[in-house]
Amino acid sequence: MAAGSSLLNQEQLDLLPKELYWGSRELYQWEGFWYAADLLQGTLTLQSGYEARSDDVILASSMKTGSTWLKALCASIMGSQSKGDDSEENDELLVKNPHFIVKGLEYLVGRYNTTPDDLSAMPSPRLFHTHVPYSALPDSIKNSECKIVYIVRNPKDTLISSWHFFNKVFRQPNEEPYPLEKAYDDFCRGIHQFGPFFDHALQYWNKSLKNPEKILFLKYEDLKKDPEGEVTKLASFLGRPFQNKQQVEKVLWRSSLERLKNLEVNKDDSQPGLIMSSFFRRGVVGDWKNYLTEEMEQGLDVITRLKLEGSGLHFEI
Ligand SMILES: Nc1ncnc2c1ncn2[C@@H]1O[C@H](COP(=O)(O)OS(=O)(=O)O)[C@@H](OP(=O)(O)O)[C@H]1O
Repeated sequence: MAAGSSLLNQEQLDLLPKELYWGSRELYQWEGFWYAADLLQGTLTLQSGYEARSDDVILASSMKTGSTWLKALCASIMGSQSKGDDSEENDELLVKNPHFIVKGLEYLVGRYNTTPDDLSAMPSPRLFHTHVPYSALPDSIKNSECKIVYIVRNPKDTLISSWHFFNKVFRQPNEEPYPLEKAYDDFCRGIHQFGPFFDHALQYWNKSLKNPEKILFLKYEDLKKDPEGEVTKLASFLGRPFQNKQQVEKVLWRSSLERLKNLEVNKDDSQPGLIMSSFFRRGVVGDWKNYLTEEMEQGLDVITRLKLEGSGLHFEI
């Protein structure tokens, strides 16, 4: 790496292990995880330039595990609700897709030309998201008092959700979907953006066990099963406990899939490269049963068991 620079030049990039994802997208392996080149550059720039503040909140997740939902919930809890005015006109979710309210750090820096100085100029409290694995987070995030909320989802639904998502964003409507067998194979080998999925989840899981005050570890399935309980826990963790049951219900309704997917702002697919509706699909636990063969189900169950053995992390479905 060039002295004084966090960026890799093409020659250095070419020395990294490389794989094609979805048949055409280049991913590079850096310290055990797979990245698109620009997002790897963004990650490295953040490592040297991001200055965490103790009141930052960082949402973290693998892809397709409930990030949009978590963004909506936290934006709602930290936005209008905690400012004491939760009237409809103060609900940002009405006018912005959750991904535009809570932006991805590595996307801002690696893809959209935001500099660490721009991030430093943002007012507190800052709410960001990242798909970056724990090991690749900037030290300032790890060492400061800022909070991290991680969301995970069972691997089989994560795979199926990714398959639908990337068929929509990487393929033309008239194109055949990417073969599910190949997507399954990529997922099992850990070759997907920010993968391997299990290593990603385990890093945050282990850190959350060591430091539960800093990292709250949530599961998509628990949020579905007990939304009030999980969201109450989330609000307290963020230092913005609910005052009454109405607040819990309002945050849940405002962030709900049924509401968000029907808002005009989330149906607008007119901007090139931005398919707003692709973030909202069915949100059903166990949807994988409609797609995976018995062989795939068993194969992924074996990998899950082997990877998570002894960790205390488990998925019920
Ligand atoms: N508000 C809300 N409530 C519950 N579930 C929701 C919500 N918003 C999105 N979803 C479902 O989450 C899946 C998308 O995952 P992510 O949001 O992590 O995608 S991304 O990584 O940000 O692209 C995807 O799951 P599937 O429907 O199973 O594909 C979305 O439908």
